[in-house]
Amino acid sequence: MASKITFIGAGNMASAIIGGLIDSGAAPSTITATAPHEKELATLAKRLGIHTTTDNNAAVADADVVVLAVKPQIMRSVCENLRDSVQRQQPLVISIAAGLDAGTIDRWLGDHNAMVRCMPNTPSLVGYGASGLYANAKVSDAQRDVATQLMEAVGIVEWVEEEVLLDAVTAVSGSAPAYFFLMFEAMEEAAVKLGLPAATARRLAIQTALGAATMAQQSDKDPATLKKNVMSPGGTTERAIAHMEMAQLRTTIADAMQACADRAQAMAKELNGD
Ligand SMILES: NC(=O)C1=CN([C@@H]2O[C@H](COP(=O)(O)OP(=O)(O)OC[C@H]3O[C@@H](n4cnc5c(N)ncnc54)[C@H](O)[C@@H]3O)[C@@H](O)[C@H]2O)C=CC1
Ligand SMILES: O=C(O)[C@@H]1CCC=N1
Repeated sequence: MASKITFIGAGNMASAIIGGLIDSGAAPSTITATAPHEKELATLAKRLGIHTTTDNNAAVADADVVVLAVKPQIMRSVCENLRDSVQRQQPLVISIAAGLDAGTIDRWLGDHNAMVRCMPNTPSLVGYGASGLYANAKVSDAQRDVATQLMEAVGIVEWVEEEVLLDAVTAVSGSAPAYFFLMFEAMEEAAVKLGLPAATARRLAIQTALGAATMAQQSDKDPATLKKNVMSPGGTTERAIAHMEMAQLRTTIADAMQACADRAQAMAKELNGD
């Protein structure tokens, strides 16, 4: 994609997207990232060959797309400081912050901006990202396409037409890599108790997740059927799954995802006010 893209913030999520973009063929010279300290930027510039600067306003001055990738708690001060540059340049603004309404960010940036809210996830770094996107009324079809192309460079994209649904996206994909990492931790610990070396257990668990995900993605069978196909009657898997069901694993997952979405709502209330 030829657009000039500026990332305000160069942390975990921004560097995951930038790394994925470059791997997918984006020219490093079209990408700029900012952060308050040279040290963080120098590492990124060296690793990825992109432009970097500690001056947010300079980075926005010739950008077609500005990705806001700072923590939600500092978004207001960052946006208010960028207001004049954004109003002058009129880029497509994409916020990846959890729990901050497009309308609030638009207001902090001086109103009338073309705003996309995006909920990405860190597997964007390896091209397996999953992003939910929402556009405000100022976003043109061409800008929607730009946002789609940007995030499809690092994974899959799903648009939602109601902004509140981004909280559900946060629960099912934004935060969800951590759920699977927890599963890997737990499986490794349990396998070590069963006698396997930790490294062997980790390798087997991760490969199994990769295999299961790939099968689920490629198969025309639903996950329940794929699960049933592993469960020989009276066999080992049946016993393991029965234990998980008895321990209310589904309820735990539903409650955790509800807590995640609730937290996004609460952050919105805490941070969106005047
Ligand atoms: N980490 C994740 O898995 C996900 C994070 N997000 C969202 O992405 C955003 C960033 O999160 P992370 O990358 O995890 O945080 P992080 O703490 O790794 O990165 C924040 C970046 O902002 C920079 N920064 C701080 N003050 C700044 C300023 N005044 N101007 C420019 N840059 C400044 C920091 O130096 C750092 O590079 C958050 O809003 C979060 O809600 C969304 C989806 C997933
Ligand atoms: O935990 C968080 O708040 C961010 C948003 C989604 C993933 N990480």
